[in-house]
Amino acid sequence: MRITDLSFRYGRRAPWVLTDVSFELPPGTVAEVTGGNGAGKSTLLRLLAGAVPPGRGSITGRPPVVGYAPEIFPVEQAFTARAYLGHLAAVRDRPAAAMDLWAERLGLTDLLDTPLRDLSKGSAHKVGLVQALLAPPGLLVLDEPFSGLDERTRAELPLIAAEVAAAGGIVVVSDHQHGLAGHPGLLRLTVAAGTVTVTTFETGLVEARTLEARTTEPRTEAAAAAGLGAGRAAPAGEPDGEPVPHPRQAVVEVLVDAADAEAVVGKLRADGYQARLRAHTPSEGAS
Ligand SMILES: Nc1ncnc2c1ncn2[C@@H]1O[C@H](COP(=O)(O)OP(=O)(O)OP(=O)(O)O)[C@@H](O)[C@H]1O
Repeated sequence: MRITDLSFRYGRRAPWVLTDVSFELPPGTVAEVTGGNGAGKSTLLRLLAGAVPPGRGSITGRPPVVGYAPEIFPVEQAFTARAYLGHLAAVRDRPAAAMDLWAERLGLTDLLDTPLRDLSKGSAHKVGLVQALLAPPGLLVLDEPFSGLDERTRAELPLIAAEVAAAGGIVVVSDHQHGLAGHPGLLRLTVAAGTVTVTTFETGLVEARTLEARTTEPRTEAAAAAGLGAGRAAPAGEPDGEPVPHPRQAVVEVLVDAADAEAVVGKLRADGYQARLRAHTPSEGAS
């Protein structure tokens, strides 16, 4: 996807928010958009998602399926979450099961029958995320998705971003909290004074070396398809205890803060993965 000489303002007499911005987002990119309040992050995201047309310049190569979750989900609608998401699933030619799977993954299942206007801010935000993910997106644009989310759901977002990217999609997330900071190869788009500066991070805290077991479908489906579901017998270990993966399994190495290690292992196990803590030397982190 290519952004060329893009300029935008909200009215003919309004000040320019972006001026002559050019950059590329190759397939598989995960990008975080940062910048001060009012810098133009949400505006850039609306433009990338196609929610507003460019004033000048062009955006080409946008993938056909775009999932976009604006910063504020409009709750003033006379539907339950289930009716709203079910309708969108039908419009996008997706089965209702897609809604159920994403609702489960984002911790929304128990609230699906709640009217939208009665949802808390964080839960309404989750409805916005589920609708963006209903159809596997070639471009996923999330405006401040970490804001107001509970810890469990926050932990899912970097995984979802990595899965969309591993399937060849582009992920663009505005985020004051650097929630995707660990993603290897992360692009940072810094918006300031009408320009966008692009920085690439070659490695991050989380090194996902093998992601072929992932798809853009929720983990439960992906894990089942890859034979990684809960209850699958662990392969026999070698004498030193190193697990031997089944041919349809893959090993994903995840490097995390030491303080989070046990919690991450516990979470992976709770999700049905075989996970273990292993000794780590600092030099490994640079690989
Ligand atoms: N719908 C709109 N109509 C007119 N001006 C707007 C509109 N939306 C945003 N703006 C203006 O465009 C500029 C950029 O706003 P934008 O919301 O993109 O910034 P932001 O970086 O996302 O800010 P924040 O971090 O506070 O969410 C601001 O000056 C804002 O007042």
